[in-house]
Amino acid sequence: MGQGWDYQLPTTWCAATAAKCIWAKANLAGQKQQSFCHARANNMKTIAIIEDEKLLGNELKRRFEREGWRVTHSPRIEDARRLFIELGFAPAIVLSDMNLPDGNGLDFLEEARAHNVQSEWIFLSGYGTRKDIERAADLGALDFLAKPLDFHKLDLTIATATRGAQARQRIDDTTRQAVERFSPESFIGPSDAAAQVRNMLVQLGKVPITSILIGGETGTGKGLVAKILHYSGLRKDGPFIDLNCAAIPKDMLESELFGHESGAFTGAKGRHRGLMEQADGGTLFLDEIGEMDIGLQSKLLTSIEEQSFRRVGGEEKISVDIQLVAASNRDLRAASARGDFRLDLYHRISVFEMALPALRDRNEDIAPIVANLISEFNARSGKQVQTVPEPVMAILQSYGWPGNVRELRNVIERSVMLANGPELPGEWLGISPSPLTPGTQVPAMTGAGAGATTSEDTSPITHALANDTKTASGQMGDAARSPVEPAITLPLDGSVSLEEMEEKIIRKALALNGYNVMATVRALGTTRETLRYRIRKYGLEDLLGQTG
Ligand SMILES: Nc1ncnc2c1ncn2[C@@H]1O[C@H](COP(=O)(O)OP(=O)(O)OP(=O)(O)O)[C@@H](O)[C@H]1O
Repeated sequence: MGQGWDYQLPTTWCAATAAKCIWAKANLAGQKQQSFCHARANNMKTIAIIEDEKLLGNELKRRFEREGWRVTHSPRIEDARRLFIELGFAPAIVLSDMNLPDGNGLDFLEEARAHNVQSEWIFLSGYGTRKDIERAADLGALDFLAKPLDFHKLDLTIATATRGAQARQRIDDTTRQAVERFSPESFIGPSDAAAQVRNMLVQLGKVPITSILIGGETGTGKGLVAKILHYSGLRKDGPFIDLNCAAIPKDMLESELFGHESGAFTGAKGRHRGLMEQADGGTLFLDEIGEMDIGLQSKLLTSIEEQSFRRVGGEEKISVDIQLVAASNRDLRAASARGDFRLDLYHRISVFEMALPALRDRNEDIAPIVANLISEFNARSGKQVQTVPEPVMAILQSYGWPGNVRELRNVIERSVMLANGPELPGEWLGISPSPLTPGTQVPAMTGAGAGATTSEDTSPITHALANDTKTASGQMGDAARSPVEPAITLPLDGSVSLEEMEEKIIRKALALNGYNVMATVRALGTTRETLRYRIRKYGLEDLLGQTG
């Protein structure tokens, strides 16, 4: 029996590609496998039985095969070891006896886990001590079923295991896609500055880092770099959790980050796991960290240093293992010098610091980024844009891009969506060819649909906004006297992206409210933090100097 372990593979399964792969490899006794892509890819309805009791093993095998499972049956650990570890077979579910002729099932589970075998593991045992059960649970086994088997209970456990395996498969697939998508190469650009960013990302991907600070203007790719750091680094199999500190009201940020216990504050109904806890084993990306309240900064510092924290209203210390990636488009060193940001936190998070270059400082990157964006939007829209005419590229390359790659992305998206042939049309760019400095107001868009108001505008958005702004101006005495037309037209024909709409709304609302931030906050029904963040995001700070 010990020699011909491959006889265990059932004939029904041998016809399948996955089994052929294993079968072929099995006959190359002792040779290391090259690839088990098929076995790994087709494992959703696969079950491995490790059971030396012949009658029970055969009965289980027949039962699962009748239900369409692909089944392997190994009477000894040695056989299972070959399948799982040497041949890289990863079944969805393992049904294993505890006491096998050549060893203990628990020891084998431990060995398999060390080789990254993630199958749902169910033990079958005539007897199991409390210690065994605890060890099985620690090793991530799903259940412990007593012999003689209750088949109804077995079916229920298999159903649970299947759901667990499917969920794990979905996570694995998503992670695999993200790992492919967010490699250092996805930070595009042949410029030296972009190459330096990629080199740094490659280096950082090889070492365990606890914290890193990414700087750079809005739209330069800080979010992209955070994902690359996670998905090309040592923690890629852990969670990636992100939080924009400017988008959450200050009084909610603490509980969002650290979680809370039931009744910790009015409205805290149940226990809430914060983002810190959710990021355990992975990366926590804190965007716009400069917007965090100074009091909360101190709690964050302690939690990073101690890798532990308490939920709001909680006593228990919760330990976590987190890599912190922080980003800000403010100069945090200067903010620390002014006392607006904690210096000790700045030092802690800037162990590694990356400053992303503005797009206008790396003109040679524009063409390849445009090419990449065109192929992305071609694929999405079914358009076939193949070339960018010289005059169009000249405009793209001479513009100042205050919103950096994000702004370029929006411009290309709009142009591809409205293209009618193989050339990228120039009429929808909506940008001035003259270089702009950051914060300079981008000229109004030109062309149909770019903010042109028609007398017969039936867009529900137009009317809704017109009504809102009228109400707002009714509340604000100054705004009511504003010469600014209290309505805005937003074409819904794809010519204006959602972000551009948002920018237009904010511009208009600021103008209507005499460039008063609090009045605009009330008119838009938002928070000061959110509005301030968006003003910076769209480079509208200069507008605040104006008077109504
Ligand atoms: N070098 C690059 N190559 C390809 N795409 C890029 C590059 N830099 C940025 N992008 C893309 O530009 C868009 C904006 O980038 P991202 O959101 O990461 O900017 P950000 O610096 O985080 O902006 P903000 O400060 O406003 O949050 C994203 O779609 C991102 O994938």
